[in-house]
Amino acid sequence: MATAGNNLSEYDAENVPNAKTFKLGLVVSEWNADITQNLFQGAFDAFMSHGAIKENIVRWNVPGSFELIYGAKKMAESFDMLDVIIVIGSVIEGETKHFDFVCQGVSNGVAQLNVELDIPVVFCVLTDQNKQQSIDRSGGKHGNKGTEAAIAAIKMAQLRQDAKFYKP
Ligand SMILES: Nc1c(NC[C@H](O)[C@H](O)[C@H](O)CO)[nH]c(=O)[nH]c1=O
Ligand SMILES: CC(=O)[C@@H](O)COP(=O)(O)O
Repeated sequence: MATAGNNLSEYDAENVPNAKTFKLGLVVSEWNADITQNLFQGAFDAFMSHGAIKENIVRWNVPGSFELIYGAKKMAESFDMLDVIIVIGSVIEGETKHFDFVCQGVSNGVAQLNVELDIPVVFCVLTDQNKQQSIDRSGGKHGNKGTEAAIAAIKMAQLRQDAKFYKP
């Protein structure tokens, strides 16, 4: 089902673990910074509303969405104790096929990080046909994908922690 008709900021708060023990990483693209900052704020606010501690949240910026892959890889290598990383980007279609390659590249790269790394990497990259679609999904009429990503991140951090019960 498309985002339209659903609100990215709506979720069952009772079904979200407490994030107070989690170390949370965010890698944020500087391309379309107005959009990515709104996505970051949505994620940050969601983390805080579910008990996260500000000192346990680390943010790195990268030039563009394609650099999210390397940024997340290096963040995971640089902090032993991170429980999850969210990559945040906004890719907006232009005149050429570059959009296709950036979107596919980032998607494939982040998927590969989820295979290679011991921590989950949550995909919060808008891939829009125009700026209005981006505005609508970063705090506009369709909610904020950053909020959605933060809830996913908390749940995946909890899943990772639970999995250690079975195999430390
Ligand atoms: N056009 C957009 C880009 N393009 C830049 C690439 O992400 C990358 O930084 C460059 O190819 C150098 O490696 N990035 C976005 O995040 N959003 C865009 O709309
Ligand atoms: C996603 C992009 O790289 C794109 O915005 C670049 O625009 P263009 O295809 O017109 O060069």
